Amino acid sequence: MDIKMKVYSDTNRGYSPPNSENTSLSLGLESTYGGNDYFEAFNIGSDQEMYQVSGLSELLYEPNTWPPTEGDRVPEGMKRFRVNLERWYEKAAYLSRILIRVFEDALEVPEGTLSQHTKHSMDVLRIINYALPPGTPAIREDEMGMGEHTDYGFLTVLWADRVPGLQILGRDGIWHDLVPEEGALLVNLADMMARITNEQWLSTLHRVKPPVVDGLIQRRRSVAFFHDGDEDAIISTLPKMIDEEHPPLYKPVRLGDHQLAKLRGSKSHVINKQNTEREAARVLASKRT
Ligand SMILES: O=C(O)CCC(=O)C(=O)O
Ligand SMILES: [Fe+2]
Repeated sequence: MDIKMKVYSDTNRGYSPPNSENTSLSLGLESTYGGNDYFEAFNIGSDQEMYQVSGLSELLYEPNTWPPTEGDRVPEGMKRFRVNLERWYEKAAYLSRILIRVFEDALEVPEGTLSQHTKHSMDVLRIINYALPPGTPAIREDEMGMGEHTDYGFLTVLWADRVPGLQILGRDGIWHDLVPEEGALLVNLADMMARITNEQWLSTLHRVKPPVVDGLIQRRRSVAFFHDGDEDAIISTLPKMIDEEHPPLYKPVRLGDHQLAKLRGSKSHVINKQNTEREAARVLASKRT
């Protein structure tokens, strides 16, 4: 915990201790049990230096902080921490850009329609540990590893331990358990894909329940790469997704504003009511516990 707290941050970089965030507030929803999420996480992300674009905000393109990786008291496994994370970041960023191209093809829109908004993308790599010690008896049914939410930008590439816990809300209104196939990554569609397609593609509503086997909490870890797009991009619905039968469901949004409103919810616990009602209504129509 010593090393972790050296890189503690209440912003979107560095270490977040257990019970410090409340993810469902980013979607305008109080948690059902009144507490915060019990995960802990460490984030790195794109900074101003990476893109050399002027005018990017310090808050959304914040420099990374790293724990010490040398010295007697540094555990052996930590020595390659930075190298490993930077390598993962690079590969996931590459994959995200391929997926954006795949999305353009699937939507039958010209190349660049989406990628024009991801030139200096606010990208974040987050390693997450669901921190209740393995073997803890599961007492409260509504305790939450990570509260109900959608991811904020274009897409998320997710690796996770093959342990239950992650749940996805289907169009049927039911929360479905999801465990990745051996060696597979999961891809979440995030808010901008719902906006761009006028909900022909929904953003993935998801949450993490305590992974419980035989009444005892199991260890679960995940690694999420968020490809969130350019701070200064204005995202609107594609004209071809709008007609008389499909009136526009969302107004254009500036990505940086959307991102900050979401982060104020999850990180600063200011409930976010900014354009969250459509997804929040889907959660409220489901059985939340
Ligand atoms: O731990 C997981 O599987 C999900 C993580 C997640 O949804 C997030 O960090 O946004
Ligand atoms: Fe998520």
